[in-house]
Formats: sequence, structure tokens, C-alpha cells
Amino acid sequence: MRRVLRQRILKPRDVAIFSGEINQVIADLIKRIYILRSQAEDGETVTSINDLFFKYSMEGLNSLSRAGVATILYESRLGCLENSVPQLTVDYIEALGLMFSMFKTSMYAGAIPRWLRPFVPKPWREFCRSWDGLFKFSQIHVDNKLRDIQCHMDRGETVRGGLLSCLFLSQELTLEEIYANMTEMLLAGVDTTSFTLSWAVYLLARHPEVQQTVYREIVKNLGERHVPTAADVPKVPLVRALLKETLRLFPVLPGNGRVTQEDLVVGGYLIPKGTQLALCHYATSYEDENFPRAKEFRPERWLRKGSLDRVDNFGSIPFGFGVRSCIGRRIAELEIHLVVIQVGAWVRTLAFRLGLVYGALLDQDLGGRGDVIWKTQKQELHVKSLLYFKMPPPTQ
Ligand code: HEM
Repeated sequence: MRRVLRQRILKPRDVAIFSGEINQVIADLIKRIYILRSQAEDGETVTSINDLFFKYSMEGLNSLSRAGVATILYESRLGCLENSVPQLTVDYIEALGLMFSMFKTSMYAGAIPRWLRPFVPKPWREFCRSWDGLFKFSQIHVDNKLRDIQCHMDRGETVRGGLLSCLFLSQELTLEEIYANMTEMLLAGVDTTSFTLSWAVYLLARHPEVQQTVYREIVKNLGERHVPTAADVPKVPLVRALLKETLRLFPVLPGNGRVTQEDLVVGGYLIPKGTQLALCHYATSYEDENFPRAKEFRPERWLRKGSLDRVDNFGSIPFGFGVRSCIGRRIAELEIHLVVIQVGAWVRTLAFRLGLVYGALLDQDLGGRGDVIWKTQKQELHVKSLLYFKMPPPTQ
């Protein structure tokens, strides 16, 4: 899968072509925010921001997997951000929800020896049920698209498509492998992106001075109502820095693992071949040695001063590193950069002020370490759902 998709999505310039599709989803997201605000009791508070971003990421990613195939028969978006979400999409979101809600129980399923399963059947049963549901849905979705593609090919038409067409046309993967990879891509790409976006918004809300600086940079360099493309992203380095700093403070995946392929000596320690190594992102991200004043939110630490002064820092590698690093990194970055710029640019002077509903809950320190994050996940979700967008009325 990596080999097939390598040329399509591994570099920023490869994913630049998706800007148009992503911007359409952002336009829907902004519309949705206004609708939700108008329905709110106080006329301005939008709760469940993370849910909104989840739908944004899902819609965005889905449009990518079919980008370019839009010219083919019956192409339609998932409708995640519509007032009335289509049933098929509701089913899909539910299937994903089921998988995530069962994740904690089912993640132990693999550790239970086969002979023990009849005595402790629940984890394995639930594990299979959630994955079967997702695969089934993915299969229906993929089959529909592949039928469309096949129709075009049968008519001798050239098929130019997104990732799904690319996987199909390469003929390097079996159909089963395509189902599996599309399911994995959606699973790996939706909540990772939406949680990161939620944290970025949360951090901006807690640091209005940073918010203003980001806003000013967007307006100065791109204008107020500019719909950006990937080419505009380098013109707003603070937006890029914001994402890096957000992922440093709140890496979605708390850890990464590798098994050594040969004997290694690291820092004077011999690590034999075959050892399972775990890297804890929180430990390295919060190390003052790697990041001075590491606990502070300071996006400007990522700004480059001249081409020689690179600030790549291996203390924070939220997308992993090397041949098995995140394949969706450039897509996620583009989705996040474009939405941050758009929300900032679209809503004029005071508008990019994301407010916080202050309450006892917010006074508590959220903690930055992985274990705290896992333990307090429910509470954090609650905190995030209290974030709200403070925006002026839309201008015609
Ligand atoms: C902010 C968003 C995201 C973060 C922080 C993230 C993070 C990661 C990390 C840490 C890994 C493991 C890398 C390693 O072991 O070195 C990974 C793998 C992966 N990610 Fe992402 N990811 C994000 C978004 C996405 C998106 C949007 C997609 C799909 C379009 C995606 C698809 C994948 C896949 C397929 C793998 C497995 C790659 C392999 O094993 O070869 N991710 N991601």
C-alpha cells in the first residue's frame, strides 16, 4: 500500500491538489457552525466542537479517497456536516463509534491465548464484532466506487482518481487488501486529525494573545476573505508552528514502538536484536533539554530564522519517523492548516477569538503526560465540548 501511494501523498506538493475538495468541506463546516450557533440558547455557543471536527475530518478524508472520481457516476459526499445526515453515513459514524468505544476492552483481545477464549469470550467477540462492522461498511463503500471505476474503464474512458482509484488501478493489491487498507486509512485518519484540531483550538482559546498574533499574520499575509490553497500555507508560518506545538503538547498517539533488527548500542547500553522498544512522546516532548520551557505553549519556538536555522527536533515526532511513519501526515497537515487559516481569515477582526466557557472544570490542570491524558479522557472531552466559537454574524 505504501509503495502504491508513496508518490500520491507523501510530500506536501503531492497532496496540494486536494486543496479544492478540502475547501469545499471547510465551507460546509463554517456554514454548520453558523447554523449551530443560531440554534443555541444564547445564540453563540457551539458545543461538541470535537464532534464537529470529527465530522469535518471524516468528510474531508472521504472526499480525498474519492477526489477526482467526482466526475464519475453518482458521486456524492458523505453528508456529515448536513442538517440531516444520510442514514448510510449515520451507520458509518456509529460503526466507528462502536469500534472506538470498544477499543479499551477489545485491545486486550489479542493478548488472550486462543485456548482461553471460550472461557473469557467477551473481548474477542466484541473485537470481531466491531471490526466486522467496519469492514462490512467499508466493503459496501469501496464496491460502489469500484463499480463506477470499472464502468468508466469498460467504456474506454481514462480514470483519474484519488487514493481508492489509485490503489485499484495499480493492480498491486487484492480486493481484500484494498478493503482492509481503506478501512485502516479512515480509522487512522479521522480521530487523529479531529483531536489535533480540537487541541489546537483549545490552546488558542486559552492563549488569546497567540490567537491574535496568528490572526494578524493570516490577515496581513493572505487577506481577510482569502480561500487558501496549499501554496498559501508557507506564507503563514505561525499556523504551521501552531500545529507543531499542538502536537508536541498533545501528541495524539502517546507512544510508538519498534523492534530492533540488529544489536544496537545506544548511550552505552547494549540493546539486543529483537528487543521491543517503546518511545513515549510525552516524555520527550516535555523535556526542557529538548524544548526550553517545555510546559509552555509557545508556537514561535518552531519558527525558522533563516534557512540554516532548522528547528526539526526529534524530541517531538508525533507522526513517527522512517519507512513506517504516518502515511497520512501531509493530508492531515493540509486539512488542519487550511481550516485554521479559513476560520481565521473568514470571520474578520474579532472573530477568530475562540472563547472559553470558564468554570471550575477548566481551572483544573489538564496535565500533559500520557497517563494523565488516558485517565482523564472523559473529562477532557467534556472540557473540549465547552469550547465555543465567538463570531460576528456572517457577512453577505
Ligand atoms: C494529526 C493527525 C495524525 C497523526 C498525529 C498521526 C500519527 C501517526 C503515527 C504516530 C503513526 C505511526 C508511525 C510510526 O510508527 O513511525 C501513524 C501511522 C499511520 N497513519 Fe497516521 N496520523 C495522523 C493522521 C493520519 C491520516 C489523515 C491518515 C490517512 C489518510 C493516517 C494514516 C496512517 C497509516 C495508514 C499509518 C500506518 C503506516 C504504516 O504502518 O506504514 N494518519 N500515524
